[in-house]
Amino acid sequence: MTTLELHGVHKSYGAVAALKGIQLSVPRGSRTAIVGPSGSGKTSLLRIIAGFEAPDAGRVVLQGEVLADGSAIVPAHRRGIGYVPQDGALFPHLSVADNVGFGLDKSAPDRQARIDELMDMVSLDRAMLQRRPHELSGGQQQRVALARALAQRPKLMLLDEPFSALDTGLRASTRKAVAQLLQAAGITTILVTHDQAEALSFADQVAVMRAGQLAQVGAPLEVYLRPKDPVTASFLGEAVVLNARLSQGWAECALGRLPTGDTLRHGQGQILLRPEQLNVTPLISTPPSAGSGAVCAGTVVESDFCGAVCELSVQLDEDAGGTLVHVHSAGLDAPLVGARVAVSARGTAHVFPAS
Ligand SMILES: Nc1ncnc2c1ncn2[C@@H]1O[C@H](COP(=O)(O)OP(=O)(O)OP(=O)(O)O)[C@@H](O)[C@H]1O
Repeated sequence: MTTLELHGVHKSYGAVAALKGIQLSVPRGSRTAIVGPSGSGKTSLLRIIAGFEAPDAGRVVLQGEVLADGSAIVPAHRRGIGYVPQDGALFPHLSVADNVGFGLDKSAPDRQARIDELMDMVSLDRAMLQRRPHELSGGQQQRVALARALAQRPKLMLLDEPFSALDTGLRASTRKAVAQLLQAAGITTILVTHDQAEALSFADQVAVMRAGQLAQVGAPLEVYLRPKDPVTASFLGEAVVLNARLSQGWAECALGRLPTGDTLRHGQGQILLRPEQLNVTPLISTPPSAGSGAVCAGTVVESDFCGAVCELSVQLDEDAGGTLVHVHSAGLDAPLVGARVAVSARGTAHVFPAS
């Protein structure tokens, strides 16, 4: 069942068309990530869903209730939508307890019990209730902001880059914890982020935005492994895009012959491999023999050591087309720049739809 539906949402700021006919369904209880580069329209869309702005045209429907139909809108405070901004926007002069309980009835007999329950939900120690926001870590502040938004028992939760101010480790653990608690509470959530790894890890539906339009919407694995075009592929992670001759479910490309699983396409096309599908091994003397499958020889021209992983650029030999491919190798025993290597591919190549 769908919680939120967007139909043909348009928004312009003067001459800038920020949103151009957005169409999106967000299933009840799901987590959707809207991901896209800076300026692609993510925040504009979130603000229209929240009710902070009206669309120029299009409809926003939440659980069957029309919240916006062009410029006729239900005000933000009557939408039943929770909103957690980038910086948490806690009230600095209020205690954690008063921040969490901000929207709760001050005279309600169960107010304290509800605040305690919300603290438990976001895994914050109740001993923190009398602290001020500046006495908390960034991750703890974001949890308080989430608890404050949860206090309203929202039909929909909007998260606007809520983890971006946190450092890498805290960011990953906070993201995981927030995803788990929202899932456990069954709260439909939309996360806006420009971080593709965050979108893929957090969501069960990823909507890729580009220049005011949704380029692709699908499950994380679907958009990552089967993107609609090379631009979307590159936005979601490193992409190895190769020209190929397609025939009967196979692709002949610079790396050799690879299965595609697409028996319908024939002739020239473009295929996608992710760097983790490629493997490099030292090439001691003889080049890989013909008939050894998707293997060919090349030279490492660039090496970027990132710890566990080493990102290599390998120039394939001229007889393999001279293409430059990116490969992820284990950081421990990665070949050095100048090393001769055999590059092999595993798994299925994705064939981009003909444009
Ligand atoms: N209030 C405004 N007035 C004029 N132009 C605006 C306004 N808000 C957004 N825009 C423009 O609309 C486009 C989309 O902006 P938006 O903030 O929605 O993008 P975004 O994807 O959220 O970007 P970022 O990741 O940098 O926050 C941009 O070209 C931006 O300059």
